[in-house]
Amino acid sequence: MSVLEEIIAGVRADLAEREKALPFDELKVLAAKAAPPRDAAGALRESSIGVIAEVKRRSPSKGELAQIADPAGLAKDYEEAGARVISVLTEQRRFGGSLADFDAVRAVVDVPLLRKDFVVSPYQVHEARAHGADMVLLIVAALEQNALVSLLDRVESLGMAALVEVHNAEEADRALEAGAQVIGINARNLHTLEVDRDVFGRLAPGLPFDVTKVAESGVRGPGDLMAYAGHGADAVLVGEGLVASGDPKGSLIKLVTAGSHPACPRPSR
Ligand SMILES: O=P(O)(O)OC[C@@H](O)[C@@H](O)c1c[nH]c2ccccc12
Repeated sequence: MSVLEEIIAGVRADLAEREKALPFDELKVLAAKAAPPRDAAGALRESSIGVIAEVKRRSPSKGELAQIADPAGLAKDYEEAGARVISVLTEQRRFGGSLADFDAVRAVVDVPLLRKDFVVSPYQVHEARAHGADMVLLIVAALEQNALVSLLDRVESLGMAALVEVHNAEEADRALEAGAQVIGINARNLHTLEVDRDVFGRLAPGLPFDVTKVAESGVRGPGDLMAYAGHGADAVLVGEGLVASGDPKGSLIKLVTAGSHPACPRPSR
């Protein structure tokens, strides 16, 4: 089993437990009652490159990244530092995240929130909405094409946006065919877990100009953000570079400041 398959097997097992505790029909009612979604896609389409700041405790490649005793406090710092969107990992086994983390963050910030998980079932989409998510990650490599299409439709029918993650040209074609409006190009190969920061520069020019382009993973500081901006990124998604820096708020302020500096290339729409 690849790392991705292993993670998804765990996700499915945990999902089965939650489905037992709360039937899908009841969950749908909760999702319908949630406060209306915020415009996450719009927040990523401003005139300067934006930052999606991630609440990330651990990762399969690096293990423990940071002790995050207070995810809400961290998210508040992110919001004050100028994050356009905040991403909260909810996968438990490998990333140490949870829906409890998501709820804690939702309770204290107003910026749009991305539920970052391995979404393979409609249940998880309604669950995201019920917890106040505005955006949901869909990983092309984890989904058959018909599942990708139907999950994307479901995310949008609930008024949320989908961040559709790709790693190569074939996946990018599948994302476009499914109708993705926001595409995340992940520099981390999900099979080898290695980061190749050149993937964005290779794939982004092949995407339609009106698709919102997010560079994911491996942003260590302003230099990497500027490089991604030079290749037309609308936003960067940053986890480790913030949480493991010792000063997440200060590190994010540096990124946001670099992104709005006149010398930083603007999104190419
Ligand atoms: O910590 P980094 O290198 O800044 O990466 C953040 C983000 O891209 C990464 O957490 C990520 C991208 N796609 C994912 C899918 C599932 C879990 C995590 C991810």
